Amino acid sequence: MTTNVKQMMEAANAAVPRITPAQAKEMIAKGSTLVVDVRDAPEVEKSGKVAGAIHVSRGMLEFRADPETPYHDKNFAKDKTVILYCASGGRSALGGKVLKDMGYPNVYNLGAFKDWAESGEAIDKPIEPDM
Ligand SMILES: O=S(=O)([O-])[S-]
Repeated sequence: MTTNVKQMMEAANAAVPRITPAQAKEMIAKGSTLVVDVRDAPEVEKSGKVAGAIHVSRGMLEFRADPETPYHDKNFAKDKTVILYCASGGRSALGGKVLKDMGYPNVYNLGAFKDWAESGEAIDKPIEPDM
């Protein structure tokens, strides 16, 4: 069975709740939250990222999230609330669905970085060039 982007986005959006910057801020304040910027490095370097977020490009997400791979990032833990965002909410939806499929129970899509920035929320800037 094949699929396409529209179907993948529908499945992702059904599995990963969309949250507003205000809701994300509330979750972050509660603690035990991991915020992940899944954009590519040049995008992050240009705009900065959500304060305290880690940057994991969409292409590396599965590898960083899985403790069985040599690329695992210790920030990823299944007991944390994970909030992803990107430029418009597409990659963060698809990435969030993958995390859910990998057994992360609490995953949310913050959507577009621009919405966070325009809400006047805290930003880390500049960004170290990484993956
Ligand atoms: O993946 S995207 O929504 O940032 S184009």
